[in-house]
Amino acid sequence: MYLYFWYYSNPYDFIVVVAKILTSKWTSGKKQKFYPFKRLFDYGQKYKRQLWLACGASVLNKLFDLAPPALIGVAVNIAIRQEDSIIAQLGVEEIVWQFLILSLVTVIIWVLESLFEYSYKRLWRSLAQNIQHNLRLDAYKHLQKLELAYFEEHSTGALISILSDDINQLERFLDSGINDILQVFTTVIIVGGAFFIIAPDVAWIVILPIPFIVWGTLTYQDLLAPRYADVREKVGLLNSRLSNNLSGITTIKSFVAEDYENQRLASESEAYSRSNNRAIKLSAAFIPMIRMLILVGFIGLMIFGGMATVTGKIAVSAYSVLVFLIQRLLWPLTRLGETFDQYQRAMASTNRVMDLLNTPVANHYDNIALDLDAVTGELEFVDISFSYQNRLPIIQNLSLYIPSGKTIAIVGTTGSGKSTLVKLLLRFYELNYGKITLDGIDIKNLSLRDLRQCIGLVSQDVFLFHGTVADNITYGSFNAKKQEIIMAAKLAEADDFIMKLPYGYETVVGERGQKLSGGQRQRIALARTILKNPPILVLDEATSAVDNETEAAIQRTLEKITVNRTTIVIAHRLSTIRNADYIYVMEMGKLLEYGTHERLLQMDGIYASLWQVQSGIK
Ligand SMILES: Nc1ncnc2c1ncn2[C@@H]1O[C@H](COP(=O)(O)OP(=O)(O)OP(=O)(O)O)[C@@H](O)[C@H]1O
Repeated sequence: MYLYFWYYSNPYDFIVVVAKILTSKWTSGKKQKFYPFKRLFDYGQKYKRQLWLACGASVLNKLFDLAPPALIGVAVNIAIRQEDSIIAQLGVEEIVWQFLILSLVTVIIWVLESLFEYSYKRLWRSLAQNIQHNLRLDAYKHLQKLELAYFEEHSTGALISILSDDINQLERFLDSGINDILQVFTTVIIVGGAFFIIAPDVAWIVILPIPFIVWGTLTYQDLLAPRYADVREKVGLLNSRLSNNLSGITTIKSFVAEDYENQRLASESEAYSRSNNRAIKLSAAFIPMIRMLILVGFIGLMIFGGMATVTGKIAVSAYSVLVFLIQRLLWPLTRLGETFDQYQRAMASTNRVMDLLNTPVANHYDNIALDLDAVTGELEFVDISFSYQNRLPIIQNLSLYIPSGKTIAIVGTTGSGKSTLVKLLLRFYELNYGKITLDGIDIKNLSLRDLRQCIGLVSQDVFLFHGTVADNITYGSFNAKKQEIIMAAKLAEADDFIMKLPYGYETVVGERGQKLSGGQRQRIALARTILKNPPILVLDEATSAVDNETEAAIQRTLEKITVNRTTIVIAHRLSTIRNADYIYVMEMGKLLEYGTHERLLQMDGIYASLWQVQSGIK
């Protein structure tokens, strides 16, 4: 270890080496105690310089902070030894001058201490801010790259608690935790060293409790770690419940389920409290226990040091310094408990954030860029098969051709896999077999970004963001001009109602657009797609949840915008798709019939029978 210290003159490298030794030691063991710290360390490589400076400022501040007891010792020394004092030996015999010099040194030390205190606080806090900011952004960016399947497995609340609570926890530790640890170590080295120099005979009694304090702290860490991991997990569950309930508030109210939800929330919240109490029970006992160990050192110094002073082995001035110093040495160790407490919480959080960052992103070999203006929109599904994770096959050996500029419709029973086809086209999921081509190119090889730019999806579940009407229409076409927004809204027959809103296009629509009606939301979504102007349009039950008037308006719009644009319409109401160029009938992941409306009626199969039911013939 000493060799490492001499070899790595840069303290940062030294810390890295120590961290690596510790992590290699512990990661090979079962407990992997320092593994999360290593993960954080690896992540923090880019803040090397700032970390180095902050460590330096912390250590220097502590050095100057430890000086006052020594200054008191010198003052006592001057008072007792006068012309033979330490300062007198430097050539200043006048006592007044000795005190003046001592005062000057005191002023310099205090000023430097303050300066370094300011520096380390600024440096650690800004480091904490930088890391929390970048970590949050990195985690969020990574999250956006993950497949939809990941979001189906993880609740929104749990993900929010990682992006918010866990990162804040880490910020709190970085704010002061590392500084505390560094300063405690500096104190032990400097003050412990001073004890051995000033009074080697009694130094052992003061140093004796330290290994026990450190051992106790590390043992505590082991006991606390699983309890804090449990606390973090319970926070995640509580947050999931809260976010789920807040988004489902209308359902809760309409089913008069407030009491039921109060109980469910209470049980999650109680689980969190219980988990926290288990951790608190253990952590609260730490300082009182350590205090007893400190007491041993303190009493030992009082007795042995006092006796050594009486017998003349130690000078009175040295004894007074030691009595001050022991407080400076042992009391900060009590903070170790609090710091390790914070450390444990922060490491539980680090693990969760790093796990998120380490979630593998699906490998896309999507290197072919598309010239969006040149895309014709010819689509072909070639013998595709697909199943969701751990589910039976949803699509089986399905083939489908859509000539460019044509409108096709897909109809079929619920759950037959219609929406799944759209998700596969947008590559939200990857195919098990077969391929889908756009303008003859396998979409697997296309740039994902370009592919999705080519497709305008309007579905039954419209999602509007909290913001203005204009913000929502321009979503995805962020540079659109005012005139273009209005044109799109007019084409979607949305302009009339927008102009009647209190602030027109600047009206805030509320979270998920809840201040608008379903039909209004749908028309804004349509305007958003019109503005995007994609070569392929996909309408997944776009009119199924709207009133007749809105449906008629949307139909009028579609007649205009689908001309010469490849369009896929998924619908249950057959009247809305009867004019499609081709209609495909889907059952249990397979296409069973296809043709024009008239041809399908002549075939007298599933479509004909559905038509008869819907038009009231049957
Ligand atoms: N994310 C998912 N994970 C697992 N299974 C899913 C998922 N999404 C859909 N499914 C299943 O896939 C099947 C097809 O669903 P899909 O949404 O494609 O049907 P659909 O024909 O569009 O139905 P509808 O007309 O009711 O909208 C259903 O059995 C459904 O339960």
